[in-house]
Amino acid sequence: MTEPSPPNGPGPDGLWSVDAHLADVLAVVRPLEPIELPLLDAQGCVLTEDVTVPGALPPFDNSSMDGYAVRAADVHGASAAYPAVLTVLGDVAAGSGSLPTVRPGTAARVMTGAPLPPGAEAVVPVEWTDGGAGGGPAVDMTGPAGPEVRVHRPAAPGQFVRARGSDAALGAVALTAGAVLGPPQLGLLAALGRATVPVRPRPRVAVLSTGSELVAPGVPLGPGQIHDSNGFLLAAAARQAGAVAHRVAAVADDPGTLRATLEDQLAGADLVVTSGGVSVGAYDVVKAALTDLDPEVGSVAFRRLAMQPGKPQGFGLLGRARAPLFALPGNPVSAYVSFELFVRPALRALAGRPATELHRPRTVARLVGDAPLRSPEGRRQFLRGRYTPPADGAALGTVRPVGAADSHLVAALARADALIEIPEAVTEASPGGEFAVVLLG
Ligand SMILES: Nc1nc2c(c(=O)[nH]1)N[C@H]1C(S)=C(S)[C@@H](COP(=O)(O)OP(=O)(O)OC[C@H]3O[C@@H](n4cnc5c(N)ncnc54)[C@H](O)[C@@H]3O)O[C@H]1N2
Ligand code: MOO
Repeated sequence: MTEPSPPNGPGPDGLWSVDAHLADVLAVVRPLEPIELPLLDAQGCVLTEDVTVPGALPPFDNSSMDGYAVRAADVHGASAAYPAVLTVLGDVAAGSGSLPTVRPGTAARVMTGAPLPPGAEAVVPVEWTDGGAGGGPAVDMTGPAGPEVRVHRPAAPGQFVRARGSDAALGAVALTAGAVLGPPQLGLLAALGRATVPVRPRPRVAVLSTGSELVAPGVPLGPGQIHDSNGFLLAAAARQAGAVAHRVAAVADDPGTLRATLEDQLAGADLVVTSGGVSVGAYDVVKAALTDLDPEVGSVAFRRLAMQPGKPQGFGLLGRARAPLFALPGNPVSAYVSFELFVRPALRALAGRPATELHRPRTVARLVGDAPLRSPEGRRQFLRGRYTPPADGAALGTVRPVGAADSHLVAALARADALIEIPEAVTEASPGGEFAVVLLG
C-alpha cells in the first residue's frame, strides 16, 4: 500500500499528493489589488473596507402605512361609536418636501414612506378611519382628502412610524471588510447612498486549449479531429467560480505559437488555464513550451499527482505580473476535476475569499450501486456521481456513480452533480461504504 506523500514533496513513487499540490498552489496565490467599482459591477466581489453609515437610515421619521398622521392626545379613547374628529390639513406624499404642522385637532393624510409632519406622533391606517367620507371604515385613500376625518381607534406615540435611524444608525458599521456583496448588501449600499465600493475584482481568466486535433464547435470534423470541449467546459467553470473568463481559440501543437499566444493573453489575464499537452507524448506542447523558462518570463513546474483522473499537472507563475498558470491535462474529465480541485480555490483566493471559503462544499455519503468499484492503489480517485441528500431521519445521503472511471467520458460527466472521493489506500469501494463527496454546483 502506498502512503500519501508528505505535504512538502513527492512520495517514493514520485507522485505528489493532491493536498501537497493544492498547498503549493495556494501558498503563492495572493488576492488581487482592490479597485473601486460601481455597485452592480461589484456583485459577488469581496469588500475590502468597512462601510460606515454616512447618514441615518431611514434619514427621517416616516409613515409605514397609508393613513393619517395624528397627535396621540387627539385620538385618545377614540372608537367607532365615538370617533375623534380631526381637521385634515392635506396630503403628504412620499418625497414631499414641504410639510404642514399637525396642531391639536388636526391631521395630515400621509402615504407610506412620506415624512411624518412636525407635530404628529403616530399614524392611524386609513382602515381605522372613515377616510374623510363620513361613513363607516374606509378601505383605501384613492379619493380626495375630505375636510375632516373620523378616527375610530386610539394611537400610541410611534405607532406605524419608522423612526429615523431605526434601520442603521449614523456612524454604525453597515458592512465589514470581507463581506461578499450579494443582492441585499448591494441594496444596503445603495440605500446608504454609495455609488461605488472598494472590492477585490473578479479575476480575469484566459482559457486556452491545445492540440492540433481540435476544431471549434460548429466546424465539421475532418479525419482525426475532435471538437474543443475543454475550452467551453473550463471557461464556464471559471465563470461559475466568479471569474470573468474567455476562451481562446485552440492552439495547435507548436511551442512557439503557444508561447506567443500566452504572451498575448497575459496582457489581460490574472490567471491562465491551459488544457492538454502535459503528459509524456511526442507533441506535448504545453510541457515543451513552458519547461525551463527564462526566469524573467516565469516558471512552471510539471508534476505527476497521486490522483485519478488528473495525474499530469503543471503549475507556475508567468509574465511580468506573475499570473498563476495552470496547465491541466487534456482529457476532459481530468481537466474538469483538476479545475475543481486546484483552479477554483485559486480563483477564489484571488478574489479575496478566506481559506474557509475556497472549496466546494463536501459531505459524506453512502455509496450505492450493484458492484464494488475498483480504484488504483496509491491514487486518490474522483469518480463522478449523483448525490441524493439524506431522506427523512437518515444520517447520510447516498451517492451513485455515473459512468465509468475513464477520463474521456464527457457525457457521463454532464449527468453528474458530485465527485466521489476514493482515498489513496482504498482499492475497492463497496456499495454501502461511506465516502467523501464533493458537491458540484
Ligand atoms: N504513456 C503515457 N501516456 C499518458 C499518460 C502517461 O502517464 N503515460 N497519462 C495519461 C493521462 S492520465 C492523461 S490525463 C493524459 C494527459 O494528456 P495531455 O495533457 O498531454 O493531453 P493531450 O494528450 O493533449 O490530450 C489527451 C486527450 O484529451 C483530448 N483533448 C485534449 N484537449 C481537448 C479539448 N480541448 N477538448 C476535448 N478533448 C481534448 C485529446 O484529444 C486526447 O484524447 O495523457 C495520458 N497519456
Ligand atoms: O489522470 Mo488522467 O488525468 O487519469 O486521465
